[in-house]
Amino acid sequence: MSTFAKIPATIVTGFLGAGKTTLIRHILETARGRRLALVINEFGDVGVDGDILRACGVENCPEENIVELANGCLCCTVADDFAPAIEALLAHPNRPEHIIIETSGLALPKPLVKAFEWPTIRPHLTVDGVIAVVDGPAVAAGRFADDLDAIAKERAETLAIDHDNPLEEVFEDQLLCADLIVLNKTDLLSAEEEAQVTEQIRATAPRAVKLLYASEGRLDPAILLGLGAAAEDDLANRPSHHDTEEDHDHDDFESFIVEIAAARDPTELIERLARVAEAHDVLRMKGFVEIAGKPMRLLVQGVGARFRHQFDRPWRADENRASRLVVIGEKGLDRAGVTAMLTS
Ligand SMILES: Nc1nc2c(ncn2[C@@H]2O[C@H](COP(=O)(O)OP(=O)(O)OP(=O)(O)O)[C@@H](O)[C@H]2O)c(=O)[nH]1
Repeated sequence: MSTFAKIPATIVTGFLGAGKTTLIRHILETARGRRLALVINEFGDVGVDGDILRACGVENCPEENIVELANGCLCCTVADDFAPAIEALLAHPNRPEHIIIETSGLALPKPLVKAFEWPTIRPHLTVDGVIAVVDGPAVAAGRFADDLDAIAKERAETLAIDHDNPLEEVFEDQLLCADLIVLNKTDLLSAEEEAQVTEQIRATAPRAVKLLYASEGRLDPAILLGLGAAAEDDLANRPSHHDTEEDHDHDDFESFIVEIAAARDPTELIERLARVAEAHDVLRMKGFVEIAGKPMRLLVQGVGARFRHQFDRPWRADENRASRLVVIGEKGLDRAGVTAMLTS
């Protein structure tokens, strides 16, 4: 079968909280007329991203076309999770015209591109493009590079870079695999910071990959979809730290779920969560919380200590109003300490 007969799939990668779900939501809301399907992979399962995207209620991406795979890492579970999910989407009477795959923020995307060589997938699907969403303020704050000069020097000497900081490794892998890079959250960057982040991206992604700037992932789907990269045929140009690792189990990071009591007030809750994130260097915290006396559930999202919240929908009558937060951090995160602060 020729590439043209294949269904294009766009892989959206990017570090925890960079804005992948926000960008995909924008595509859903603006790519009218194109039948879409979504495959979402989360690290630390509370199904927040799936819920946000389902809540869009977009006609050309009905609920049955939104598949959540909660098994940590898509690329490691191709046979068990990813391939069957894709096969099920392909078996729909109304096949999707384009599939969007959101990787977990900790995924190294190349192994997922490799999954497109899987015998039940390859004849039907092609990787239209890998889009790497970059969290502008996080890069500007130096989250992904402890020592830029040392990295540049090491890169000049050898292709394989040994990072002390696992965040750098994930960030670098995502850029090295990209066909398009979106520098997101420009609303939070000064002109100088934007220039500095651009320089760091350019230094990290040596291929001539197009870089776009965005706020809230607001880019025209006509630019994001239809890149025609056939990335699965171009794996050699996408070096990955995964290439040199026997195993790949994200053991540099950990996540857990904390159930908290209903909160009295959103502002007080968010201040408390931000204090916890700050005190324990939490990378990402998100979930739905009950606010006493309110019929709506509160969606809370933290990237580092920066939080956003909104009432997203009423609790359903048959729903357990548990307030559950997924907490993600680097290995060694003080679970007991975080839990104690969240539940006290
Ligand atoms: N200020 C600002 N906030 C943004 C922007 N894009 C996304 N956010 C917020 O950043 C947080 C994370 O955004 P998501 O779209 O959930 O990020 P993600 O990459 O899907 O996160 P994970 O799936 O957890 O890795 C949310 O609170 C968003 O509202 C932006 O351009 N500017």
